[in-house]
Amino acid sequence: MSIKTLPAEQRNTGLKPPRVAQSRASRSADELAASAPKISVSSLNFYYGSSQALYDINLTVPEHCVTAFIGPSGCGKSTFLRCMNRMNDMIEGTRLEGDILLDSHDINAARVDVVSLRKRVGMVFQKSNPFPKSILENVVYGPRVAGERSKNRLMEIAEQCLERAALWHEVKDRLNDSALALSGGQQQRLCIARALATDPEVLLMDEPASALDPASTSRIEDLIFELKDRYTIVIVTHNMQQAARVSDQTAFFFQGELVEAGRTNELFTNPSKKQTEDYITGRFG
Ligand SMILES: Nc1ncnc2c1ncn2[C@@H]1O[C@H](COP(=O)(O)OP(=O)(O)OP(=O)(O)O)[C@@H](O)[C@H]1O
Repeated sequence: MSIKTLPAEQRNTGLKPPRVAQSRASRSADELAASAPKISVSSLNFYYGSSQALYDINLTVPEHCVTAFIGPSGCGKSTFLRCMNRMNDMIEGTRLEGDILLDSHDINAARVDVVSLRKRVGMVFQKSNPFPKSILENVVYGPRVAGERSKNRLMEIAEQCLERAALWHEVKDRLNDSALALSGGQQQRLCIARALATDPEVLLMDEPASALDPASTSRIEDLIFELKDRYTIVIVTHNMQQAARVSDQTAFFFQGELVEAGRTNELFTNPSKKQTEDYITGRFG
């Protein structure tokens, strides 16, 4: 039997997985197992025209946990993330098979109002994208569009969401300044505050810190950790150390397939599939 055909736990490849610096308490195995399934995906196939991007994906996203998607470029992480609030509906020629349940309800059912779905399942993108408006107007944009007119209520929402996004103390004296005058890290936290203002249950984050310097990245990671008590978070990241630091569950994708998902600490220290081990030990990707 060659070393390649041995089960992962019996292989001694000489390569070490990255050190998993889970500095703060991630959810324990028992907590993870006891968490209610917030999103359940089964037999999901996804196509851009005739090109299939996702193959038979099955995954449960536990409530009030952070789930990280890792894998090499082009493996389908962002596509899958966008399936969770139907952002792919905006791309012409896409097609989906299978089920995505949010709290046991099919998000792709004909009766589902996509605007309401995206309020419940908010999104933060790789590149911060504040509107060319004031800081305040950025945060209260969602509630305003939804019909909230009370200035007091809008101020209350702004303060609460900026607090939760760990930005309030930096901007409270200049709420009417342009959002575009903020630093990159502050703009990203503003976009998180804006996403929180619609009172979502799930927050999807597509490489939220990849354009930021180490200090701003660290603030976003702290924030993700704090937010999980209130929200269910799914994050796409290229950075395995980041996945290890912030997530409770990690899912590894390769060429459109979900190779393996499990508790982060276990996936990084004792992956059950060779492809996962090769990826986390830096053999490819
Ligand atoms: N709008 C699109 N139209 C057609 N094909 C697309 C589109 N977006 C993504 N794809 C294809 O789907 C596959 C998965 O892409 P996706 O962006 O989901 O991967 P990813 O793992 O998020 O990559 P990265 O880490 O580089 O962001 C790739 O082959 C990509 O070329």
